[in-house]
Amino acid sequence: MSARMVVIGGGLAGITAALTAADAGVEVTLLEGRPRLGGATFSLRRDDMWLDNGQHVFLRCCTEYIAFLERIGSADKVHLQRRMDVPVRTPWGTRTRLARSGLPAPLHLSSALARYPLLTMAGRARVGLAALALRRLDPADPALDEATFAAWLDRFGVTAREREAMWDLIGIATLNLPATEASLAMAVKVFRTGVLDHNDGADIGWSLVPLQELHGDASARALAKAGVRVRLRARVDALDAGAGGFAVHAGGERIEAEAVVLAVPHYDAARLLPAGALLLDDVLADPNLLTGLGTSPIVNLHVVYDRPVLDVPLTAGVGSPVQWMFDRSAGHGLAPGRYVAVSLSAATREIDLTSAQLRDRFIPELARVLPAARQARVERFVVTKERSATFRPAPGSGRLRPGPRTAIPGLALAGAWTATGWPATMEGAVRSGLSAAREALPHLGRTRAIPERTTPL
Ligand SMILES: Cc1cc2nc3c(=O)[nH]c(=O)nc-3n(C[C@H](O)[C@H](O)[C@H](O)COP(=O)(O)OP(=O)(O)OC[C@H]3O[C@@H](n4cnc5c(N)ncnc54)[C@H](O)[C@@H]3O)c2cc1C
Repeated sequence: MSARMVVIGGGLAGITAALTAADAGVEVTLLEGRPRLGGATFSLRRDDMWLDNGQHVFLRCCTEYIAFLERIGSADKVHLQRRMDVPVRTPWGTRTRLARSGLPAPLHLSSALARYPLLTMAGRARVGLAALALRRLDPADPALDEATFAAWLDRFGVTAREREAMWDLIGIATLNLPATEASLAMAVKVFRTGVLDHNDGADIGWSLVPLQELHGDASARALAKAGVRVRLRARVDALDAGAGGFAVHAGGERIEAEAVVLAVPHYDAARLLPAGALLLDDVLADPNLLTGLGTSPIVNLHVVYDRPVLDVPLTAGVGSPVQWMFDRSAGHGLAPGRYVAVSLSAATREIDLTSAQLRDRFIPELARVLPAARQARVERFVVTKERSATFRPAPGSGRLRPGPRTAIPGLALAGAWTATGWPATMEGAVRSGLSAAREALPHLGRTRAIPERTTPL
């Protein structure tokens, strides 16, 4: 029996599925519409600098993503904090940090909470009580996908200020929605798995090299070594399923295979999925329903100053529209602290502003949270926008996330938007690729189990 698989989409989900299938002895062709691999994680060249489209951080709980980095030979190109340590700045001059101790969870955050000056004593008690209650919620409970996270926090009397100073600080960056809009189920997943269940889950990791080098280029080498045929600029126009297998049409070419992993964003999957393929909750569904997952934007500002303005690798802003700032000076021949990348998640207010408008709005804001920036001259200001950065993990989104299985044997779905249990993250993407491979490989007679790394929850 031939064992050919086509993987459509060269993001982390598709790359993972392709590598896993190739490791199982399958003949794999990966088709990617763009001229590069890496999907939503990439870098652009502006004059003499590589700029990442978005600051991609991960947490120690992202076990499959970390294993993926090892698989593609990039594990030595990231830094992972020994212990979670988040410096926090405000426009009114507060410099504080949220750092964990070595105590077991949830005590690992007790001293950070007790000393956190952005909450009153009563506020700390409310946040603490909500955190303890959150640990008892099951993110897989469908009832939690009916409410917003903010509505649930309201039950504990958590104020809007406390929400911003504590929950949104982490929640907006990981969910790409504020607590007022995010599904409680997704928030429970993030806060339990990342922050509350294990003392080391939220240790933060980031790339030391441009994302293209970390993922796209390294994956190209790993895929070639594994024998995967990679076709770039190969945009798939149609996918036909017949009795004998699949025909994938890309730019006038027809490629046949016995199995297909469709690893494209949900709005592309809605167009490409053959009729009668999509299963939602094991029931046949119209692929157009997937567009109901919506999209949420992320904007990044790349600001190069004439002198150092940031004295830590990353910091979060509270009480400011500046959410997270990263020192990206390394590798650009710049002194530390000169190139600040500002990440704005859930950026609905910013996505349609021009570069000049964003500059007028954010340079003064940066000067308020980074005092050293007040005297500094801006040498370069570049904006990168991702309008459809992630799906919107709003209430009801859980119902619209299919698993890897489709109604057509041999056709599997992958992508950070599928039912991974995670929000749209690199971890979710890698997990979805593994699940899709697990689904499709038995169809090709490959029944060896693909090990599942134990993760909290
Ligand atoms: C700015 C930004 C910041 C982010 N920050 C973080 C972060 O800090 N931490 C984190 O964990 N995650 C972050 N994410 C989310 C993370 O990048 C994504 O969840 C993940 O990379 C998605 O991977 P994927 O493989 O599921 O999809 P994608 O990366 O979107 O890959 C899908 C691929 O399919 C291709 N494709 C689409 N249609 C076709 C077609 N018809 N034919 C062929 N190819 C096609 C696309 O070109 C694309 O390459 C961020 C995302 C963005 C955009």
